[in-house]
Amino acid sequence: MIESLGLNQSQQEAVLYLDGPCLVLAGAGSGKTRVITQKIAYLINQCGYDARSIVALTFTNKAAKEMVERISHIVEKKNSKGLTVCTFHSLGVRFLRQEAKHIGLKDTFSILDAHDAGQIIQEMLATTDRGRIKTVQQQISLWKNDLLEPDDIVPTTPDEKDAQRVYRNYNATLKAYQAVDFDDLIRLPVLLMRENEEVRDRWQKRIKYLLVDEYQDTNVCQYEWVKLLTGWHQKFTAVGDDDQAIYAWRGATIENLAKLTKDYSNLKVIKLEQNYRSVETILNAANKVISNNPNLFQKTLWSTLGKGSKIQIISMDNEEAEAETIGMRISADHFNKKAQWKDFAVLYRGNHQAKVIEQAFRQLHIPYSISGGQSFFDRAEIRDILAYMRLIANDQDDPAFIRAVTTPKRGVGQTTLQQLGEFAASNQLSLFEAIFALEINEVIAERQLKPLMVFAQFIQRIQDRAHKPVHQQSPNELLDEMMSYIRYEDYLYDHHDERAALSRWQNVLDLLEWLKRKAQEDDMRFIDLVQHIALITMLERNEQEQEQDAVTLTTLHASKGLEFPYVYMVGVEEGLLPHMGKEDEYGDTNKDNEELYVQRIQEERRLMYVGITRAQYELTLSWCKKRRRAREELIREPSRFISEMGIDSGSQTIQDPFKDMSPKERLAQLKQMLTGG
Ligand SMILES: Nc1ncnc2c1ncn2[C@@H]1O[C@H](COP(=O)(O)OP(=O)(O)OP(=O)(O)O)[C@@H](O)[C@H]1O
Ligand SMILES: [Mg+2]
Repeated sequence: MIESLGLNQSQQEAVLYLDGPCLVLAGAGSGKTRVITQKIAYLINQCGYDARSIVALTFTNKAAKEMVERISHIVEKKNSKGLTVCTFHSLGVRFLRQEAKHIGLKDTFSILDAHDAGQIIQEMLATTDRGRIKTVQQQISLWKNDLLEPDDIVPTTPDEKDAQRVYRNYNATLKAYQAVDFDDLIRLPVLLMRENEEVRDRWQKRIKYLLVDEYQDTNVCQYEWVKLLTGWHQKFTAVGDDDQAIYAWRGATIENLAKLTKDYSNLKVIKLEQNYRSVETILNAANKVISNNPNLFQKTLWSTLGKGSKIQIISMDNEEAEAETIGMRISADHFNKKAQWKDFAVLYRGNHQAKVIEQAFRQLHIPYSISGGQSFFDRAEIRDILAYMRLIANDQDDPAFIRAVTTPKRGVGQTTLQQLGEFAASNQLSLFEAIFALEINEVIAERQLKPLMVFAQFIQRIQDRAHKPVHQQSPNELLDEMMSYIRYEDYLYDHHDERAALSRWQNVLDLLEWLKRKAQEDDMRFIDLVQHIALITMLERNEQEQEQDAVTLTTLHASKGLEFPYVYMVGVEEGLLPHMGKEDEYGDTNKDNEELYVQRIQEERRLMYVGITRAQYELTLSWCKKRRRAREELIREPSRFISEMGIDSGSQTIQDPFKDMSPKERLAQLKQMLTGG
């Protein structure tokens, strides 16, 4: 029966091993994720595990979705009912919703995104200095991920002392808002499980087997949670690759891999060496690049997919030429190779690189989808509508209240809001509750109070029905009712020119359509939708989830775990990949901190390794001799990683075919080539 699973010897061993904790440590494309899906099938099909007792954790919603898809082919639907495959953060939401009362939260708590959290911190710091706000916010996040509470911190600088003070107040404020931030989604479950035996016991009994993908990118908090969830039975399998650790900047630590071997003396470590994804040239290039990094565990990857064609390196004059050339090549390959659009991916270091590629693709009529980027959910119009939804789900959410009550303005002035805020604070009420307090009349005059009251009553009307099960109350109906009250379209046209209003309104319509579909497909109540969105906004913004035949444009970070027949990596040049700030390129600031600099380059190298190993058959890298940054035009050099790949052995360099042409001429040339003229 095992042969039919399509696994090699070591993979089988990993799947069959159930006597204790198991760690699969292996390079890219060696079938780690496959081990996870097959192990789930094995547990259910052969060992009689109830799917409800199995939990698999992935890094992104997209990866979770893919895993569910793979499992659906190997486990009968009726047997996979109740299986949990999700991200750490999604599991955190489920956990907190169920256990909220133990930590003084209602199950309708709001999940604040980085933007809202930043706003709270801004108020506490009483500054508009973006850099300062960001530094403090990141510091708090790192502390949370390291499981350090305000009392645990011993500040060594005045700045740290200040951050510690903000950290304390920030936590208190979140609690008052009945809100949590992203880091809390894992931190709070850990804190609760540590101190509450009953909760700990219940979850340890519930989860009979735990599987974790991309283990190298877990942080201290996640490590601790896995440990608590699996408790005494220690039934878990973690898979990872230290060479693909790319989230140190978010508190992830590959020491977790080493720590496992220390914490679990009975840990079974299995290595996989065959790569099933990439042809030899690609694999060899990846191996060469990563051999420049020190590593925790020695690995050798080989493949039997044949040598494959040469890796191509294209040097371009500037980023427009880069985008157009790549668009043109993809178009040509799409026809010549009879490939589908979705067989192609364009990977880049930073989201800002996407725009010029998008423009070129639009002109060339190439369908594309952007994932992992900044976006849709960050737009003002989307955040406006979501503020209403958040407030309906949780009327303690003061940030949502303020946004909703002032967008559109309903005759509620700044002074009134201030009075309301002071009253609420001194009576320990939320802004929403304060409106209904008896003594509010003494603070706010009748005429000013009226619009507030009308607003609050509307929220209440919907609120009463938002918790009802879907068969009693359709969330779609509530959404419609909410929208007709807001009159958001009118608001847009009052505040923007026609084109802007139209495009914003279209975004809102897209959001509503997506929400309604989601509600229907997954049987979600209105309040479930609100928490669901918060999660999406966190990891994969803009992931619209439709299966479509389109070229994938994505950051290197978000490409983790994915594979594509044809991969283009753009901007493979010094300064961009490895990414460097201005000070690194021109100053000597890093001399003081050489160790840190070396670590950063190593992380960038792992990012390069992740990028190269996404490719199955063909890989093309491009770099530009000149690139604009802000208003400057910078002269660039090819990335050191290109030479580390060993250029001469199996790769070929091509010059910009449109050199010396104006953008207009280039486009004309492109069109001609495409239409075969
Ligand atoms: N034993 C096998 N036989 C045939 N194909 C396999 C086998 N194991 C894995 N594959 C295929 O190889 C490809 C890579 O597998 P998978 O995505 O599981 O690798 P991975 O180790 O998780 O990679 P990454 O480190 O990039 O996440 C997939 O297309 C998978 O279906
Ligand atoms: Mg994988």
